[in-house]
Amino acid sequence: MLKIAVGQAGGPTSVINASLVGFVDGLPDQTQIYGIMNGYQGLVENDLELIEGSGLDWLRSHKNVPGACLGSGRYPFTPDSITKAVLNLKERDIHTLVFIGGNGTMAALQKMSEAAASMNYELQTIGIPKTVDNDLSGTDHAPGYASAARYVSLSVRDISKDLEAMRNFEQVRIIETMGRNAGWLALAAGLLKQSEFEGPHMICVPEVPLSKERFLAQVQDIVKENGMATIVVSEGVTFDGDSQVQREVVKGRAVLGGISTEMERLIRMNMGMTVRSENLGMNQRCAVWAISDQDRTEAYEVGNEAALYVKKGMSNVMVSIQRNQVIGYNYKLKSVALEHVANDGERLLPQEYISRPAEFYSWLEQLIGDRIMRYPPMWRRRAFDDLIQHQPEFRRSQ
Ligand SMILES: Nc1ncnc2c1ncn2[C@@H]1O[C@H](COP(=O)(O)OP(=O)(O)O)[C@@H](O)[C@H]1O
Ligand SMILES: O=P(O)(O)OC[C@H]1O[C@](O)(COP(=O)(O)O)[C@@H](O)[C@@H]1O
Repeated sequence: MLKIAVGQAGGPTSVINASLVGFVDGLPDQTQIYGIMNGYQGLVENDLELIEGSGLDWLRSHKNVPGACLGSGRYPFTPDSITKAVLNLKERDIHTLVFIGGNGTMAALQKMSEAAASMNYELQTIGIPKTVDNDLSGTDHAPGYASAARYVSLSVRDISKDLEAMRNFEQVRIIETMGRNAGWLALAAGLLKQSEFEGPHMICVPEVPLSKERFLAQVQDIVKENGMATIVVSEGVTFDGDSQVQREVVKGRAVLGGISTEMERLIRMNMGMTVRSENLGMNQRCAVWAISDQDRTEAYEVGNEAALYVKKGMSNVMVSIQRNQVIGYNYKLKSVALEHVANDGERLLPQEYISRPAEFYSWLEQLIGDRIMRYPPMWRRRAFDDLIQHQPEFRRSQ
């Protein structure tokens, strides 16, 4: 009988459970499914649960629920603990290991594969992609990103609208997004912007170096032009090559956060404007109301595809989403070698998206899901006329 162990690792996304359900749905009926509790920690501590009968109903009921229903988390996965993890699988005679995760998870899976080979233990390893940061190599995008991007773009649009109303009281708002070392999420903040006048007026991503002088000068210009500035900053941004601003280090991992507060302080000290910073926070990766239906569909599909790989006996691979370059949105699922994904490391924003954001937004809008109603522009005769002239669909959406 086929026995498999499946786990979830790293920060959750709002659709990671859909991938788990897609995977389980694709397995042959008689498969014994062991759920690994709390990511790689469960594998090391032999905390695996046989999920069968009503347990399967329980698991399937999480298809539309955020978080990671098996437990996820972060855990120092050292060479000794990797050996222990292989031995635990051996004890249960489990020869198939599947993890849903991002680049750290895939690196760990690759190490499991190498350790098993060196111990002469036959182990099939398959990765299912997930990350809100979209920094996973080997795939056009990873499930979880589009929903987080939807949340970011909707939230920033609303905060900008609020600032439009309050600009005789405060002038600058700084909004911090997740993303670690990559700017994919921060750049998504501009997706729904319809005119130059609207926010976000400036988006700072880690891929582009930033000096304090340049930052202050740009803020000054934006406020002069618009009477307000909505600034979006990715948590990984630094000034002048400083180290990243972090809250703390937990289990050897830096928890980033606070660059927006530093920017707020800088503006207050140097410009005498009213400024406030806000962090978009955990809702970016778990707000169920912001899930992109396209994202959830793809999350389920990549899980289902992984089950197909199990049946085909494929190993050391991750499911990848490959976009076809045709009009409209078209993609197929393919396998990529885990080794390549692990070796390629973090996937940062490509230069062409940084210099031509419009290209990035046409890439992103295919993923963002259900139609988003456009807002009317602020009362500015010229801005309204421009909008009607350049975006006739605005009139149709009313
Ligand atoms: N280089 C690595 N070597 C071994 N294990 C790793 C490595 N990177 C990550 N892991 C394991 O994978 C887990 C998930 O990785 P993490 O970076 O937190 O999330 P993600 O998979 O989303 O990138 C970690 O908590 C750790 O247990
Ligand atoms: O504040 P924390 O604990 O670092 O969690 C937020 C981070 O987790 C993430 O969701 C990614 O986590 P992983 O790298 O573990 O997948 C990032 O978007 C964000 O940087």
